[in-house]
Amino acid sequence: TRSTRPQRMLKAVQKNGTKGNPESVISAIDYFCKHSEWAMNVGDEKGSILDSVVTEVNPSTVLELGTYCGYSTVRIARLLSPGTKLITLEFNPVNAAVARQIIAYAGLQDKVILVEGSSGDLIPQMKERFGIMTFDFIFLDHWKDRYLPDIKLFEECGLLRKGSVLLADNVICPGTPEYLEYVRNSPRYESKYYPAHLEYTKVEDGLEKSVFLG
Ligand SMILES: CNc1ncnc2c1ncn2[C@@H]1O[C@H](/C=C/CNC(=O)c2cc(-c3ccc(F)cc3)cc(O)c2O)[C@H](F)[C@H]1O
Ligand SMILES: [Mg+2]
Repeated sequence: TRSTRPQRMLKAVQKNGTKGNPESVISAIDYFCKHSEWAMNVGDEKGSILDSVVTEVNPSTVLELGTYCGYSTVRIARLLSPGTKLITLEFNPVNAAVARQIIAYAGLQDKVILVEGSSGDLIPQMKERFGIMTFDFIFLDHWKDRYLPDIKLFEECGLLRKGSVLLADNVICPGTPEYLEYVRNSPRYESKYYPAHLEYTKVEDGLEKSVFLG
C-alpha cells in the first residue's frame, strides 16, 4: 500500500538529518513540511514558544497527548533535565512506529516513553503503570474535541497539582472553543494566550497556557 505522510517524513529525516542530533531532526522535519508536504507538527514558530514554556517550567513529570510523528516529542525531550522522561500517547500504530524511529534517530529514546493507546483509556492508568503522582507539564495536541474531556479526566484522576502547567496547541486553528471557554472561565486555572500562526502558514493560531491553581 502507498506510504503515509509520516513514513515519508521519516525518510526525509533519515536522509537530511544527522543521527543523534535533535536540532537536525527538527530542522529536517520543518524543511520537509515547508518544501515537500505540509504536516500537522507544532512547527518552528509555535515550537519556539513550546521550548520557552518547557524551559521555564523545567518539569520532572511530562505528558504529551498525540505523538503523531514525534516532532514535539523531540522538541520537549531535548530540553529535559538528565534522568527526566516524558510520556507520550499515540493511538495510531503506524504513527507510533514512525515516531519511535524519529525519536531514536534524534538519540532521545532513553528520555521518552511512547505508549500506544487512547488518552481516555491511558490517563486513568498513569499512577499505577508509571508511578506518576502528578504532572508538572502537559502538552495537548491530539483530537481537538478531546482536550476538554481529557483535562476533566486529569482533574478526576488527581493528576494535577498547584502549579501544573497545561499547554494546548491549535486553540484558534482548527480551534478548541469548549476547552478555551473552560480554562478561561474556571477559577481553578490561570490562562494565557500566546499568539502565533498555524505551522508553516500565515493563518492565525496560537497556544494556550493554563496553570492549575489547586
Ligand atoms: C483521543 N485520544 C487520543 N489518544 C492518543 N492519540 C490520539 C488521540 N487523539 C488523536 N491522537 C493521535 O494524535 C494525532 C492527532 C492530532 C490531531 N491534530 C490535528 O488535528 C491538527 C490539525 C491541524 C490542522 C490545521 C488546519 C488545517 F487546515 C488542517 C489541519 C493542525 C494541528 O496542529 C493539529 O494538531 C494523531 F494523528 C492521532 O493518531
Ligand atoms: Mg497541533
